[in-house]
Amino acid sequence: MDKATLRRTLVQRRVNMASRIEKNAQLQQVMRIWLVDRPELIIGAYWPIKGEFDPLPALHRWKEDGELLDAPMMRRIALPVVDKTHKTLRFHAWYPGCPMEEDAYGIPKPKDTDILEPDLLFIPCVGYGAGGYRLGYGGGFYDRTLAALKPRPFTVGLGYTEGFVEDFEPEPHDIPLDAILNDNGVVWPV
Ligand SMILES: Nc1nc2c(c(=O)[nH]1)N(C=O)[C@@H](CNc1ccc(C(=O)N[C@@H](CCC(=O)O)C(=O)O)cc1)CN2
Ligand SMILES: Nc1ncnc2c1ncn2[C@@H]1O[C@H](COP(=O)(O)OP(=O)(O)OP(=O)(O)O)[C@@H](O)[C@H]1O
Repeated sequence: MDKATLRRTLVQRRVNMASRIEKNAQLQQVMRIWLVDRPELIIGAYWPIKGEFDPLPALHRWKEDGELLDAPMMRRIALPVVDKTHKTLRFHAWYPGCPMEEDAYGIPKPKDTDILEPDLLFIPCVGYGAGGYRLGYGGGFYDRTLAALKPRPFTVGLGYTEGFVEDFEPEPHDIPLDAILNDNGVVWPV
């Protein structure tokens, strides 16, 4: 199957997936547990499209939990904004109810909020395979952004069980993710 066909098949499978409510509840739980001992303070995520898992409820709770710690931490959430010239992503602060406007591909972006440098990124996966490799929509935005970011943030792919591709073959520019979580738990590193 070529890459374009694989993308279409995986998105269609995700949109039509059964038991979405249960899978969302499971993956939210997996995220919350995974985040408990993470030291990072600024997490970049995404506004879900095309049946992607919504990471924002779990992240908002992570942010609130930070204020309740013995040594309270100021945690922040950021969303990607497309830089059309460089075809990279920049991250802008987001909070629930934050004013939004339309970005490229019709995806909402935070309106006029601070630019942040996330130290951890949750990255949506159309598909993923062994070794932490990820398939996106084909824009190469994350690959290009990560290739330019120094220091590189810790990268965590999010997907459903349905997104696993048995025989996924990475390309030379693909940078493997540091971890992948799905509705079954931590699936990378194994
Ligand atoms: N929720 C979410 N936000 C994100 C991403 C993502 O993967 N998911 N991105 C990750 O990079 C960036 C945006 N990249 C995207 C690239 C292509 C398409 C897309 O829908 N492409 C069409 C075909 C291209 C077109 O319309 O010109 C498609 O796949 O049908 C969407 C987002 C930043 N924000
Ligand atoms: N580091 C990079 N520098 C320049 N171009 C890159 C880089 N990484 C990827 N690209 C280009 O981006 C295009 C899309 O890459 P790829 O098919 O891996 O996208 P994707 O990871 O599925 O999409 P996305 O990251 O947007 O979700 C490729 O044609 C590739 O040449």
